[in-house]
Amino acid sequence: MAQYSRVSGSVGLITLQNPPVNALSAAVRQGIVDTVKRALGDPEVKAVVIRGQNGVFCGGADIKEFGTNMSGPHLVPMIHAIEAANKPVVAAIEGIALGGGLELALGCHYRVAHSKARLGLPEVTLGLLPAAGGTQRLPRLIGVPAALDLITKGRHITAAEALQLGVVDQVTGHGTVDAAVKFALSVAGKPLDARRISTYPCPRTSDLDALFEGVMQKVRQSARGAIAPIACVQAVRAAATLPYLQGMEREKELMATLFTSGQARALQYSFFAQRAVGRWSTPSGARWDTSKPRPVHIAAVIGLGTMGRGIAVALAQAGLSVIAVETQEKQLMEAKQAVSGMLERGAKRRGVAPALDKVSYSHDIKAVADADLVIEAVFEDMALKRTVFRQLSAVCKPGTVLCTNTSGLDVEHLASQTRNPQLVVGMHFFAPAHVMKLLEVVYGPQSSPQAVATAMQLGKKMGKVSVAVGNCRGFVGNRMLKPYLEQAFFLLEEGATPELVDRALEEFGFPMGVFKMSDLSGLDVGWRVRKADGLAEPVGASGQPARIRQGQRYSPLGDLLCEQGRFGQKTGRGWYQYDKSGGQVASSDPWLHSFLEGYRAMHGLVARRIDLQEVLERCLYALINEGFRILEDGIVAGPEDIDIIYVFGYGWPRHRGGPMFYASMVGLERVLERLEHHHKAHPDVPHLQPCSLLRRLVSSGSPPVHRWREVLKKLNSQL
Ligand SMILES: C[C@H](O)[C@H](C)C(=O)SCCNC(=O)CCNC(=O)[C@H](O)C(C)(C)COP(=O)([O-])OP(=O)([O-])OC[C@H]1O[C@@H](n2cnc3c(N)ncnc32)[C@H](O)[C@@H]1OP(=O)([O-])[O-]
Repeated sequence: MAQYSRVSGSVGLITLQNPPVNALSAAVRQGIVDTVKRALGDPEVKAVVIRGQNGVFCGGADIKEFGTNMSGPHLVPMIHAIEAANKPVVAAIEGIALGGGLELALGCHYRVAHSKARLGLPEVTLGLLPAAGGTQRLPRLIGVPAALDLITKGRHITAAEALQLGVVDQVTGHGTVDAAVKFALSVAGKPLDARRISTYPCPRTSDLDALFEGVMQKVRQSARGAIAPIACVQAVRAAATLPYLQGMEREKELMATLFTSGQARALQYSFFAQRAVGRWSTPSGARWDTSKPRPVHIAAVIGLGTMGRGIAVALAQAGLSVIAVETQEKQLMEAKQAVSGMLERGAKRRGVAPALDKVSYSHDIKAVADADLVIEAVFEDMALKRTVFRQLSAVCKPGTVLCTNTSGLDVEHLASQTRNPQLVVGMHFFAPAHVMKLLEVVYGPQSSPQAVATAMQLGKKMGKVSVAVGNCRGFVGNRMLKPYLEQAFFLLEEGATPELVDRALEEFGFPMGVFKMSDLSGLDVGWRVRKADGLAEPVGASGQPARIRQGQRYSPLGDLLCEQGRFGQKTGRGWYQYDKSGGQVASSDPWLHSFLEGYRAMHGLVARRIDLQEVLERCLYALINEGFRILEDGIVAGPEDIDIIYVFGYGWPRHRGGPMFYASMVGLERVLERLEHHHKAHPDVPHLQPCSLLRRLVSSGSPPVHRWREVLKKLNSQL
């Protein structure tokens, strides 16, 4: 809806009403058409102001309407009518003006923004492009390079940057609507032709072709298969080369290629999935809206290695007082420097003062006695972590929430080392912890609703996308990564090369293939975990054949490389070779290829031709199958939790939605059939044996992914 009133005698005030973000639903669009007509027809009215209810201008088109039969007036003619008006129309921008919301404002003759407002055309993040004139008006207003930057990246800009770019005409610190009304009165009766952006010529840019070629090349590289960024460049090119109306036709054409695309559905699913994981719940009944978090003012970090330092920085940047503890004096000094450096660089990037005084350092664990929450981030060793939790349980005040940053060890076992196991949860950050958005909050059967709520709330305060997951080996992300890695190793045994496997995964959209990623994170990290699991024994030591461990097929390839000190980038050699230790540019290593041939010969394996499709099916379907086991075990509440973890923590291409969404797009029947095919070929690999939940979903007609939560509830209630 849109409400109409007259203020200051001669200003028609139109208020968009569709909380929480006044999205341009059919009803709002109709309201705008009606109220604009009324204002223009009201002889008393000399000027018009458009604003949004509740201090929010407009969050754009109503995403919830996409995929439905959209009705009501179209945005383009609605905005044209405003631009063509014979009375000045001023947009009063408070809170946000995004997507169609900014396009509406660009149709107005003037824009007044609050200093805290954020503006942008983020359609590309939804697999779309600004299709209400944004790709044609913005370049005409601010020039092609600036418009390309905003539209292809979809980034939000501050009011200050919007003023500097010329997107808005005035910025005010308060009373935005009053300022807009005053502005409207000041321009009433003045000629408007020079304020109709669509009539502007697109500012000339020297060597347009070179500019667009350069941008298209960069965009193709960073898009990694996403189609919307490409279409955005093509649409802006139309603005730079075609008259406005032809450019609008081009914009419409390109939007039509995107609107019903699988990628747009995946990105819009991801948008709502990110909000769904915020409405968390646990099998024990804890919930986002009923479980009250404890206030956390003072947080502490135990262990200042790479992860501990990043966590301390993220806590300080979120405004908390932080006590950083490291028992090793030398490590403590180095950590102090590193943390200060990260805080200063972060503050410089954000244009704020560094929160150096927020962090205090100590080598004595007693220093955390008054902390409200403590995060243990010591070396990934259970014995060491047990000791730390016993110490924390002894020194911390009652009610302190104790968290572990373990990436997969048993949280419940650590809880049992303390006086109050109900106050123990996992907070699994991802490296670098002050950059990566994902946080797995791990609850055990004893974790209290308050402890889970406190960790989830803190994650939100740190700007993290927090996902509540149940305690199990490897939690969600790493548990699914195991079969994915395992298949990659098996494919090498059967004839593939690291280059082929990585190419398949990078063409799928991952920023890095599994073997390049392994070289980056260090082969020794996985080796240590396999050793801890009793898997990486020297060949023959277990008395079992080299390629069988714990009764299952096992590939010792990674262990064999580690035994030769090939840990990846850090040693200049891994699955690839690098120009030096710490080098980052991977190149094929002839040694590795002859090593693989030797290995196959030694184990009587005959290399066969493996194509990219098989690599994808084996690696991704094994990962997805484990996802179904996680859903079946009730470790997460729904597929959205898994998909958000993989998009924000493991580089799963966002335009593919996530592993579970991807499975629904491929078709559960197809995934089941292919898993059965590969399991038949590899009966000694249990991870390829289709999960019974997958079978049950297929037999109940393969419901769409957004219905799995309710189907799961029903299936579990039948158990
Ligand atoms: C033609 C035209 O060219 C094209 C085609 C378009 O215009 S395409 C559309 C372009 N617009 C966008 O991309 C903006 C998308 N929104 C956001 O980026 C953020 O929401 C936000 C605005 C910065 C607020 O963030 P927040 O953190 O304060 O709250 P929230 O939890 O995110 O949001 C609060 C609630 O509002 C819902 N919501 C937000 N934006 C919405 C939208 N555009 N449509 C429908 N619902 C929306 C959201 O799902 C949540 O609902 P629920 O979960 O409570 O039920």
